[in-house]
Amino acid sequence: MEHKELKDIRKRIDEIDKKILELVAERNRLAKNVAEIKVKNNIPIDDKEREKYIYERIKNLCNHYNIDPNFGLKLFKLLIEHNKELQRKYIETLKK
Ligand SMILES: C=C(O[C@@H]1C=C(C(=O)O)C=C[C@H]1O)C(=O)O
Repeated sequence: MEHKELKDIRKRIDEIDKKILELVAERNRLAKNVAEIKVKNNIPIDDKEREKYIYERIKNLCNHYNIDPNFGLKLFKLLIEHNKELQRKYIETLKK
């Protein structure tokens, strides 16, 4: 039996999921730009100070939006580690 209300909520969730991935894709695309600057200027991929700033900011934003900070930190650790992997892979392509 179709649940109209549930169907409508799921439609909204689907729309949000798409927007999240659009933003993740944009964040990932910027990894290439960052990698190019780092290669040109001999800057390491890993920037722990920058990551520390991001994690602190995410904790504050999670509190503002009533999101479990532990979840937020896990999410951004995934994003950051993936971003660095994208940078490493991109830099490898430059060496070929
Ligand atoms: C994108 C950068 O490179 C790395 C990835 C980061 C990220 O995904 O936000 C942050 C710091 C760096 O470890 C950067 O230096 O800004």
